[in-house]
Amino acid sequence: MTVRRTTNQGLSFLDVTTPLCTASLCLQGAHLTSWKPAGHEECLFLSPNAAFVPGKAIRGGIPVCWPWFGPREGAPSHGIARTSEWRLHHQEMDKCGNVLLSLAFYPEDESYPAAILRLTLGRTLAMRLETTARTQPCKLTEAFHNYFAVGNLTKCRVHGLEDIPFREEAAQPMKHGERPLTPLGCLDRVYNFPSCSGKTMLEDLMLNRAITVERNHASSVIVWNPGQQGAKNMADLGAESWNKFLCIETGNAEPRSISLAPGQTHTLYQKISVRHMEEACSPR
Ligand SMILES: O=P(O)(O)OC[C@H]1O[C@@H](O)[C@H](O)[C@@H](O)[C@@H]1O
Repeated sequence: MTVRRTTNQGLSFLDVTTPLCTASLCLQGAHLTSWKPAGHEECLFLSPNAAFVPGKAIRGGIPVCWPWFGPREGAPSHGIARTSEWRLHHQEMDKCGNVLLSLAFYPEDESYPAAILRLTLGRTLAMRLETTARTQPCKLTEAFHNYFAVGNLTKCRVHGLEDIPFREEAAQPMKHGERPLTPLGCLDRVYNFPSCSGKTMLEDLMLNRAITVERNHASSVIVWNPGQQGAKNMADLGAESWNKFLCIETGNAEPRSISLAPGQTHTLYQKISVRHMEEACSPR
């Protein structure tokens, strides 16, 4: 069911193999680097230039951005969780054959909140991130930073973002197809939804598949690709990879931060499913 392996550089992984899926998870960051449901190609993009070294975030898969999303002066981008070791505290197989994993991260500095991540790995992938404030109140921003593998970025459409206001973070925003969003290159958009639950669907005309992301307790969807020049400037990515992925992230980003009093818990949730295009139907 799960096999533990440690790389020469000292990172520990759990490899999952069941009739329903294969998957790999790095204990640094509780970072899923692969999920391939039976009958489908790999769903997650992993950069061929990703660094697998302790203390460095892995480029690709599903990094957990926590307890903040985005840059912060004098502190790591996207929080401390993705470069910290998590503890596997439970694993089992449910009666449907899904592997259930739960991992915990209690930062030594107790002014930070604590996190528990529960994953259900099967034909679908569900992730539940529970944050509990400890000694201090907490202003939480967070995201499941999903890197989805695509045939070609420019042959993809994203449904479920129509009419939703967004903030463009890209320095030089370019024109994309809209309604549905058809990215043509660099984009970095933070969509602010009026409600905290919903669905987004990534239609991939080249791979002939649709990936649906359902979310709950999440008011932000972040859509990111650095474009060719941006990818070239990132040592762990590279120009040739720019159109091989699209990040569609589930979270709560500014201005949708979550305020927690000590002892209070917030749960971020997403469920990812994939279908061959003929079976897919629009989320709306
Ligand atoms: O290089 P990092 O820290 O993994 O971040 C990658 C990207 O992550 C996205 O979520 C952000 O919206 C982008 O602004 C950022 O560039």
